[in-house]
Amino acid sequence: MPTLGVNIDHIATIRQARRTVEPDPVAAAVLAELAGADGITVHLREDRRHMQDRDVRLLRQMVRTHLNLEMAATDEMVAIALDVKPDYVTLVPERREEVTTEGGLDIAGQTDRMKSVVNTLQSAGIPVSLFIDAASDQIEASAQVGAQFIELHTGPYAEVKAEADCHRELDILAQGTAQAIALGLRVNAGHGLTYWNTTPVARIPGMEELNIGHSIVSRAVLVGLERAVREMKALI
Ligand SMILES: CC(=O)[C@@H](O)[C@H](O)COP(=O)(O)O
Ligand SMILES: NCC(=O)COP(=O)(O)O
Repeated sequence: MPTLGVNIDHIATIRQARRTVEPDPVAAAVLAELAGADGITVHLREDRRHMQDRDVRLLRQMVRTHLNLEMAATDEMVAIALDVKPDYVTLVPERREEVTTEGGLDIAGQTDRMKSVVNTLQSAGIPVSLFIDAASDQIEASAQVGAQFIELHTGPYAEVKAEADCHRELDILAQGTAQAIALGLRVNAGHGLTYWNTTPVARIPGMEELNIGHSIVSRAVLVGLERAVREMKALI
């Protein structure tokens, strides 16, 4: 049974809508952990549209489970990660114009750069997860560059509606997980998971952690964060 990483980015989205001080994502992290979150995930974007550097530094002091810092593979973000020392880093693709993450990171097309960033972070004691599509070449490349984890992008699964398409995308995730484990990689998954589509992904053998954010925060706005986290934990 996988653990649950609660992504609290969109608590900060509400705060940034007014450029004010509430809701504080740090307080949200405490409540999420009290409700059973196994980890806290935050995405420090280059454009700081939601999480701020202050949030990440305070979360490093406050989080009692584990802190997963999602970031682009830029020199700026690597320097921040080396300073903050999250429990692990997830390297994700980023485009300022995007509404949200649109796909997996291309590892196969930039193995030298990825090997260098992975080595820099893991040499500092920070395990690296690579947010990738469940494509065989990307999984192979992730092992090649020395990452300890991959996080399979569940967006293609989350976006389809027809049952046959859901089964197809789920099979792709299951096959990717099996391939990754055979290569010695540990496997997480995330993006677009909701209260209606998460359970089948949680049942994939070998799945370690699901990172879920937007759906939990959306429910939290209506029923409260502790209940939203407990209900997602119960589904997993
Ligand atoms: C990589 C991923 O799917 C998410 O964790 C990421 O945080 C999405 O970006 P936003 O949180 O800015 O939507
Ligand atoms: N890496 C996925 C994540 O952290 C949360 O993505 P989402 O649930 O907000 O789509």
